[in-house]
Amino acid sequence: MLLDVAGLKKSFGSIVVADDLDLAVAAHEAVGIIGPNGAGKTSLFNLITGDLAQDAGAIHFDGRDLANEQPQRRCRAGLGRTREIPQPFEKLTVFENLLVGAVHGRHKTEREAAQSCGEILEQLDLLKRANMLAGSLTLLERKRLEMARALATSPKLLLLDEIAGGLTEGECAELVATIRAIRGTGVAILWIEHVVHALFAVIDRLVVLNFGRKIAEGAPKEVMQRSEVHQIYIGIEA
Ligand SMILES: Nc1ncnc2c1ncn2[C@@H]1O[C@H](COP(=O)(O)OP(=O)(O)OP(=O)(O)O)[C@@H](O)[C@H]1O
Repeated sequence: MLLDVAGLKKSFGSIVVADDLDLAVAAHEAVGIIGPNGAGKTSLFNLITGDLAQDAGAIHFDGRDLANEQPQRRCRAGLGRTREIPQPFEKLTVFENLLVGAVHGRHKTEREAAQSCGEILEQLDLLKRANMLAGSLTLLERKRLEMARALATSPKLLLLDEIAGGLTEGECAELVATIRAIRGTGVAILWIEHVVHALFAVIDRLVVLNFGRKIAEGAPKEVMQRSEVHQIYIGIEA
């Protein structure tokens, strides 16, 4: 397995965000995560990337035990992530934003970084925006930039956190096409998303979290039909 999370535990006082959680993602696989607000989805990403320290359990990535690895070393090991609210350097250009990721996230030379960043901008349809300030982008472009910055660190696994939220149907379809293309290059994907139809257009497997617990896992459509999942998702599009 590329990512192997076993017996993960994390609480904030009485709030349990990871309750003996097991989760695995194989190389090249695309796995979706859904769950109600507060289920612990973003906390799980923070635990995987090292932004949060676990109380117990183990996280292995690409054969490495991440227990004592700082977030930057986890990034260099091949863990890329996007955040629910895009956080670009607003006063840098789109291109400069990527360079920062490539140079600091991956220790590339500026020359190597410049070439790969150009390719990523093209792949994410941002080349025409390369010299614009990140702060001037539309929401869809900001989401694309968020993915581009993560890709600039050459991830083996890309963690996407609610990347489709707030987009129009047409924009969402464009984003899905882009994520499928990224996956086509061999990058594994772990994607938290409330926009279920977007998720289902990409993923192989679905995991459902509630109160930090995994309550269901398996083939996406089959999982959505289980009564315990249905109960949680009444009122949310399937
Ligand atoms: N640093 C923290 N300190 C205290 N409580 C926290 C912290 N981070 C998250 N929480 C709490 O943990 C719970 C889970 O939060 P988390 O953001 O992981 O949920 P989520 O499933 O991603 O929710 P959403 O779908 O709304 O993004 C929430 O009740 C949240 O308030």
